[in-house]
Amino acid sequence: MMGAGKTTIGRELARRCDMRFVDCDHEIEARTGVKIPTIFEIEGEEGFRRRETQVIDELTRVKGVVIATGGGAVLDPANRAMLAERGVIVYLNVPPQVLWERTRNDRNRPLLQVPNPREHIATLYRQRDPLYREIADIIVDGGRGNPGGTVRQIQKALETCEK
Ligand SMILES: Nc1ncnc2c1ncn2[C@@H]1O[C@H](COP(=O)(O)OP(=O)(O)O)[C@@H](O)[C@H]1O
Ligand SMILES: O=C(O)C1=C[C@@H](OP(=O)(O)O)[C@@H](O)[C@H](O)C1
Ligand SMILES: [Mg+2]
Repeated sequence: MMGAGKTTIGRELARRCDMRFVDCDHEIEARTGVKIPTIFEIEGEEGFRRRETQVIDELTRVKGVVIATGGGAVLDPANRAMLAERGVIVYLNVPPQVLWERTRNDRNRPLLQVPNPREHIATLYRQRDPLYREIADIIVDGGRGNPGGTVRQIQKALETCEK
């Protein structure tokens, strides 16, 4: 979900595992030369999702990389299939209340620029949680403690992950 810590945790996980880190949203921004809200403004969510699928398809072919997707990547069955077939998927599960606290002052997430973002996060969480669970190899609680602790939990789970 937005605000779960994918970008923060993913970067730190890659650093500790001595792997490359790529964030899908950053990759889309680098390719277009504009920020995510501008893509939503010009091309709508549909245009953004097309770019996201293209980037996921390319990045999931690379070996030895930690990828942070955007929270909505899970909505597209093709994205889910590519991620599940090509990598080990970590679901950073964070309760809606914490997601709201982490994102409430951020203007870079167009889907949360609505009159009641708190309610919208809860709705998105209900819709998406089953999809994250459907493809997750590892589920980690990312709502408590510091990022370092969460990264250690993921590393530990990866040691016994059979995929
Ligand atoms: N324990 C934590 N784990 C991860 N992120 C945290 C934590 N505590 C606070 N944050 C903050 O939450 C915000 C959202 O993190 P981010 O990595 O951008 O999430 P995402 O990429 O999943 O949307 C950042 O400002 C980050 O510093
Ligand atoms: O959940 C979503 O639909 C989105 C999440 C964002 O990424 P983060 O999950 O890194 O915030 C970004 O891809 C876009 O604003 C849409
Ligand atoms: Mg992110």
